[in-house]
Amino acid sequence: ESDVSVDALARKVQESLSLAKRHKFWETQPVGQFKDLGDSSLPEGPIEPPTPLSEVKQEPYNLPNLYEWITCNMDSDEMCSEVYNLLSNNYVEDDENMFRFNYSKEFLRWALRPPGYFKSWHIGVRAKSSKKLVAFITGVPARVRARDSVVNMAEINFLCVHKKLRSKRLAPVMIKEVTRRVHLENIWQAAYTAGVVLPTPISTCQYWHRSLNPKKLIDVGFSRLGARMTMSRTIKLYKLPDSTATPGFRKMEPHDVPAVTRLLRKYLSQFLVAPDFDEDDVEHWLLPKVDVVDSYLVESPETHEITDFCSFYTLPSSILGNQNYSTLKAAYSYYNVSTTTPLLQLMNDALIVAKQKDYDVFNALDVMQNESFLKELKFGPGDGKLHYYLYNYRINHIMRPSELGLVLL
Ligand SMILES: CCCCCCCCCCCCCC(=O)SCCNC(=O)CCNC(=O)[C@H](O)C(C)(C)COP(=O)(O)OP(=O)(O)OC[C@H]1O[C@@H](n2cnc3c(N)ncnc32)[C@H](O)[C@@H]1OP(=O)(O)O
Ligand SMILES: CNCCCN(C)c1ncc(F)c(N2CC(C(=O)NCc3cnc4ccccn34)C2)n1
Repeated sequence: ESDVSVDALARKVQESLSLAKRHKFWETQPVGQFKDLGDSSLPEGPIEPPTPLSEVKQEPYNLPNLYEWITCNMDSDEMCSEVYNLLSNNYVEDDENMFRFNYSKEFLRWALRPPGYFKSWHIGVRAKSSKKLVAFITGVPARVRARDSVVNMAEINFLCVHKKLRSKRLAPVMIKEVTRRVHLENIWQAAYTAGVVLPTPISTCQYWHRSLNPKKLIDVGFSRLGARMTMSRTIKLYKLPDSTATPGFRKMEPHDVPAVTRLLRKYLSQFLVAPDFDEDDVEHWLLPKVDVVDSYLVESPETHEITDFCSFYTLPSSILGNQNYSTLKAAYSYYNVSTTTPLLQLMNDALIVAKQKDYDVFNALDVMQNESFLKELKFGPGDGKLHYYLYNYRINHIMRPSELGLVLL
């Protein structure tokens, strides 16, 4: 327990240092600034007004001489492979560099081509000589409700600079270029998440992990054997039934889209920030896709009404430097709605299905009503915090995770 408090203390120091830190780029941006924290006289909503489209910078920002912008056409298998390889070798790692996210090609195609997407928002940087992709940043359009206002936003993700090009202030150029291209489509707000503290989070969420394959997780260093626990006792602790418990629990199918949309819209209306999904969005984001996204619902055997819904996305991690395993198969809780089946039972069925599909771990953020099941279903708190941000939109209230209804990939 003592080392947990030391870790927690170290993180607190780190976070307060980051509040003191100079943010030479972020101080120039229309985002909540640390110095404004607590100044509730500032009005909620857009920080800067839109610019007339004729005044938006028409040409791309300057890159260092050896590099050039490219628009990444994710329909092209070759380009998609280049993006996959850049991320697979250079994207987010944990603090101890034991794992690195390994988003699959199919996942990237899904994540980057939702209804109304813009190819021009899939931005790469190539080295002119080697033609190698060395940096990437993306945006996808999303309608996001903040309190009572539905705002057309860009969801920004997959910001990545090759390890060999770090700390050269390339990230601010990537961010300014994606901002410029979003502005050209007359969109002035954005939503994004990051594991790092920047000016200024609207909420800070905690990751929780539910072991499904505890032996592998301990072997690769993701988890540690609990004090006074043996391996066989640990395996027994996390054992799950072979089949789900809820009558009428089944995979979501195309004909369920209208009912799931109604259920989800009603459920998400209770949160301060949440997506404003329509049927096209639900069809794209929630219809099952093998090894990308899984969705289940409860159809009442008596009334055939759809009463509950749960979903998770597939995001494996490369295991860096373990002899026996190269990949950690992880499921991430996505959107869940319970109106009849207790959320605890619904999520236990999600765990059972994930175990049946050979996932090693089931991750969940403490957003929405997730706190109500995390401890009871034997999730443990992770070391990763996820900070949520809005660009050019002030919310005068640091939101509790339970007020957040938005999950980014
Ligand atoms: C209206 C439309 C608006 C659209 C845009 C909305 C904003 C979108 C914002 C992006 C949302 C991304 C969402 C995701 O994808 S979060 C995932 C981010 N990716 C990774 O963590 C992958 C591994 N790391 C890397 O590839 C690099 O370290 C990156 C590229 C992250 C930074 O490269 P590098 O390490 O070589 O640094 P630099 O010298 O170039 O630049 C240093 C400056 O960059 C600021 N920095 C560092 N990390 C991040 C970060 N994760 N978000 C925003 N800013 C970040 C940093 O505070 C400093 O600025 P300041 O502190 O001095 O001011
Ligand atoms: C910009 N999109 C945000 C979502 C990206 N996502 C999923 C993410 N962002 C920050 C995190 F802190 C995080 N965590 C999941 C928890 C976890 O599993 N930690 C151990 C671990 C296993 N593999 C990796 C790879 C990278 C980092 C930690 N890893 C922590 N997830």
